Amino acid sequence: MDVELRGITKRFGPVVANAGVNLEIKGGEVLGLLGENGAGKSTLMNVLCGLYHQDEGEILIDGKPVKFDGPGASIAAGIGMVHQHFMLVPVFTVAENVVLGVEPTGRFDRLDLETARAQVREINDKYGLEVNPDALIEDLPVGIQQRVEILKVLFRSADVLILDEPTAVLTPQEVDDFFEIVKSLRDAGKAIVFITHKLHEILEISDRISVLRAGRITGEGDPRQLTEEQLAEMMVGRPVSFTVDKTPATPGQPMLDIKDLVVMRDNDEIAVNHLSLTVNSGEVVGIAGVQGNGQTALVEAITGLTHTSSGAIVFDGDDITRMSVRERHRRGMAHIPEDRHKSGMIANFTIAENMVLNSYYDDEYARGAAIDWPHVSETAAAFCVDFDIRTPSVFLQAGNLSGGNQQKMVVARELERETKLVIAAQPTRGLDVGSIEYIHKRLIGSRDEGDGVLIVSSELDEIMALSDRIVVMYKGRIVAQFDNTGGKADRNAIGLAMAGATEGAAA
Ligand SMILES: Nc1ncnc2c1ncn2[C@@H]1O[C@H](COP(=O)(O)OP(=O)(O)OP(=O)(O)O)[C@@H](O)[C@H]1O
Repeated sequence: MDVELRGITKRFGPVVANAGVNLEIKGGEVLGLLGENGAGKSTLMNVLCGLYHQDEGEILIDGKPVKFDGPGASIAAGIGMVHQHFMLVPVFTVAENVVLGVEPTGRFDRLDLETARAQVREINDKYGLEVNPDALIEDLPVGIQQRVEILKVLFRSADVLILDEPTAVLTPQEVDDFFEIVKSLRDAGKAIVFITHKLHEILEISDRISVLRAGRITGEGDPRQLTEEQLAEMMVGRPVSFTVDKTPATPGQPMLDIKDLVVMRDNDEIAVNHLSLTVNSGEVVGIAGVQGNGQTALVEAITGLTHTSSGAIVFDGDDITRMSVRERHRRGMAHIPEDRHKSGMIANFTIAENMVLNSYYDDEYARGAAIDWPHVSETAAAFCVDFDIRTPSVFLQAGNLSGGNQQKMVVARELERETKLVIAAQPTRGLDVGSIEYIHKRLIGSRDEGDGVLIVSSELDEIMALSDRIVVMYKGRIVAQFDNTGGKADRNAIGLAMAGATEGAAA
């Protein structure tokens, strides 16, 4: 099936998210769709999925104009979207999730489920998905849950699959497996739209690339003839540096001192297992590790979002183990959370309100018992300029910013104040290469001003580029430690430690 978008324009008030976009999507091909944060990628795909209606332009399927009055019509026409945030019911099985929304009665019929299980097996075999139809979603790793999302759209007979930043939450091994699935879908004649900010991925998987900038298609190309540098320049309109400029660290006194920390998960499993770690002022420590090895619980314990079972957390000489989130923040701890929707922002507050979410009680923003709004909005506007947050006004709801611009808003709020310690979890997830370059500079800037910086990232490249010292976390413990002065840490050895090869020889 071929789809053509012709002259698509979509406005949100004063914002022109798509300005006369022409795009061809062809069966048997992977189209890589690139664009800086706020370029209009998600909006364009939402128009194609029937979630938004375009102000101008038309959609043609196999040469015939179609009109979608909602997502149902787009699905019926064979277009399926695999969302970045999964929409699965955790306590249901794979088969139940797959039929959900399709079965007319709203209840599961035994017959429906039997058919679904059989069809899941059939789709599994055809595309190498290998998902057990009877498994409960909550028991499945993220990579498999994503396959269930793919199963859902294939079950609804999609011929066009839109994959919106599908690799953002996957481990490198899961990405390899995922690419095999994408290739088998393409080889079976499906049309794939692949959206990502990872340039090496787009070069590897796409047959054709289109670049969106400020709502317009500004470039098209053949991945076999393009480099990452060229793609980056096509996207942001200037050359982008992929390396981080930094001088060797000059570490000072301990800023964060974690002693024999134990954190339990809700299910009584141990998440952080007698872990000790020091981050000094003036240095960046990176935690490498496959996601799910206790990094999230560790960050939540440091920032006060979860309880600790035993051990101590010392921040700038004071024991903060039992202190509130707010008190830690007040003392100069910045936190860039891995899940901004859970603990970083309030979507239906304005951008200005979000910018002072944790500091509204500070003297700087208070006028007696009231908040000094003119000052808050001026400050927020300045943050938007510094971090290149694309919005016509700081009084818009933060949830209407593009995903990448929401992330920049959270990073700006955390870094644009007096800090002593920065805890950054997946700080550049969903950001374009230009924004990553800037945020890396700012994190190194915090270090050079004497902050201790702790980075947790599933991107080993990011850990290698930023850290002066790297520790590897595996099954809740630190299993290896590397000096990375001048980027000299042994990448292979880190990879092995991440896979648990050094378990038993904990550092
Ligand atoms: N519901 C909405 N209301 C108002 N403005 C919106 C809405 N959705 C998107 N926008 C605006 O449209 C523009 C394009 O946003 P879009 O989410 O399509 O960008 P994107 O290319 O997907 O970005 P990212 O890479 O950050 O996800 C942005 O300026 C955004 O703020």
